[in-house]
Amino acid sequence: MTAITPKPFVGAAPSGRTRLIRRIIKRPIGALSLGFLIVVALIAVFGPLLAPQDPNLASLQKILAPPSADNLLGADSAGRDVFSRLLAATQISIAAALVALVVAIVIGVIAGLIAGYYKGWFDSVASWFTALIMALPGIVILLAARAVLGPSVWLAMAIFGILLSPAYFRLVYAAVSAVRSELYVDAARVSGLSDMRIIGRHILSVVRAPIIIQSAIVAGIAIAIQSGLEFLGLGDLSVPTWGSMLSDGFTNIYKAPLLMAWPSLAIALTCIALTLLANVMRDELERTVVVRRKRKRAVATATGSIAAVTESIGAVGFDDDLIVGVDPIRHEDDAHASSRVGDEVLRVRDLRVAYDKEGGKSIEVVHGVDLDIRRGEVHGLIGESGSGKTQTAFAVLGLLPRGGHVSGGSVEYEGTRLDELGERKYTAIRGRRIGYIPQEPMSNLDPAFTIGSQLVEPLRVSLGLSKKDAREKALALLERVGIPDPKRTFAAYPHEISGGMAQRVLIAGAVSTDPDLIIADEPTTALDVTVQAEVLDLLRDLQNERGMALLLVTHNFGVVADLCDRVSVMQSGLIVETGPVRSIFQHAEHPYTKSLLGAILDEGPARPPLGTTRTGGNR
Ligand SMILES: Nc1ncnc2c1ncn2[C@@H]1O[C@H](COP(=O)(O)OP(=O)(O)OP(=O)(O)O)[C@@H](O)[C@H]1O
Repeated sequence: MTAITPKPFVGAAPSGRTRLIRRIIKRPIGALSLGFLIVVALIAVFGPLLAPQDPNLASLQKILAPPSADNLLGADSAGRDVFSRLLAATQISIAAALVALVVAIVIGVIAGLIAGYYKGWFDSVASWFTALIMALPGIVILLAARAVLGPSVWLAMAIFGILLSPAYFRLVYAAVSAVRSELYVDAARVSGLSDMRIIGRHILSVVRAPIIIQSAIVAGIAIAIQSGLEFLGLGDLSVPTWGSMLSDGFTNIYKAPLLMAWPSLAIALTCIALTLLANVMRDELERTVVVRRKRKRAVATATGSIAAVTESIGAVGFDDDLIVGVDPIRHEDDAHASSRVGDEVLRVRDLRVAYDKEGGKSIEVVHGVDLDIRRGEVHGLIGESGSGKTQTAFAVLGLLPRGGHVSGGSVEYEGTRLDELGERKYTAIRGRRIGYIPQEPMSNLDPAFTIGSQLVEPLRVSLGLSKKDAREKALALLERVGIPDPKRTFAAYPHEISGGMAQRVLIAGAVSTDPDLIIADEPTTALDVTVQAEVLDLLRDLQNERGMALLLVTHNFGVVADLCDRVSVMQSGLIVETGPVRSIFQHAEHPYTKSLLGAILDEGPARPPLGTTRTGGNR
């Protein structure tokens, strides 16, 4: 079976950060710039301790003295040892640049994350402030601040950090807005992760690389600007910095030209090293992303082409004029269906879903759905493309896309009104008691994390398991869902597994908390035909084994016949007929249901009698 052929083992791979550093070091420019910056950082930390003399000790005898054994790099216009001052200045210049960097990152990243993730009023206010700060002339603000607040290098750099923050805000905002609508973020919400965890885990991981690259560039700019201010004599003269040393050297350029060389070299080489390192990091990180995307696209294309064929087999077109009435036709339970199932686990009444449109209008796409899912039953929700199946499922999960909302009706889970619960309580129920299996397995796995970590995290959050227990449970689940080498898959990234394996992983995730209800939204649409059958078998076995209810969204009556106890037929946002599968197959009443069944019987080979199609289970 090609879909579950084991992929090459990635092995106990080093962490992403270690691999990135290794790749940077392999490139001569990367190794050189990183090496130089490490030396600068060491000097910044230990420089003052290594200084042979007090950097502020002036001596009239040594004014502008040339390099000698006593003063390795000579003495400045006040007779202070240039070497000692250079060591002390490195600490202050680097620390001042870090102040600007930290202020810019804290303001820009936090505001960008909140605005990009939650949008709303904060987005409008933050975007307005960003535009305002960007419109301000930075150097004028710094000069004005110096006049008002005094010559403190730290204050100047903190203000400069605020002026730099829009760069981070825009970067993070754009990345978060893009990632926010990814399916794996929705999947993480379904698995019970809080917004904070989703931001920390799935969203920060996406913006981390651009932030690191941007920081290398911004650090260089901060050093240059700070040195420029000091050079202009706007800094605190009592504090040794590269800029103030440069200013002193420039004043005495004719008498002691070497004085300018040392701080110039320090500033120039540090800024160049930061820029080169940023370039190498960008090349390396982008190369990784391109490789991952290529692999992911290759998998998606392989499964997508077959999915397109199965879609065309499963989907049937119908005329709108077949819609009759709002009240669904209800079939009485037969002994077979009612013997297997208990009371209702999910009760949906008059559910309406609407989307906001421009001009304050809204458009309703689900027009009052009633749906009962009983404990332990497999309930099919079938209908043509666009009939509102997914919107109904998402409304139950509380995962309607932006602009969509439940405009009427109620969703009750075990007697609790989900639509009236706050987000926190909803998340807790959704993570533990209701599982979700999505349509596109690949898009629902975060490409930045291994399969193992994506299974372990929800287990730890929802069930409070220790890391070790969660890992063991995840491995056992992978084995249970038929992954041939669980350990290998556990360590693999999503692009390293097939579409069928990805769907098995998501099924493992959905059942991991032993939920009472699983909502599976066309779980086989994106899979190879042979893998579809295996995945359906797996779902049926797990459902039998664990006795959970399953709401199976599909447009394929074959799947309904094979798996479901009861079915609700949906057309144009309404349920038009509902009842036990056997009864509907034998006595479909609604013209739409009849045409759905007719299309299958017309197009496909004759099905064996009901009941003999099942390879397992007790139905
Ligand atoms: N973001 C949206 N804004 C406005 N309308 C939407 C949006 N998403 C879906 N709809 C509309 O809601 C209706 C129902 O869509 P839904 O995705 O539930 O269909 P479906 O039955 O699941 O179809 P499929 O089998 O193709 O997934 C469609 O008419 C669709 O155009």
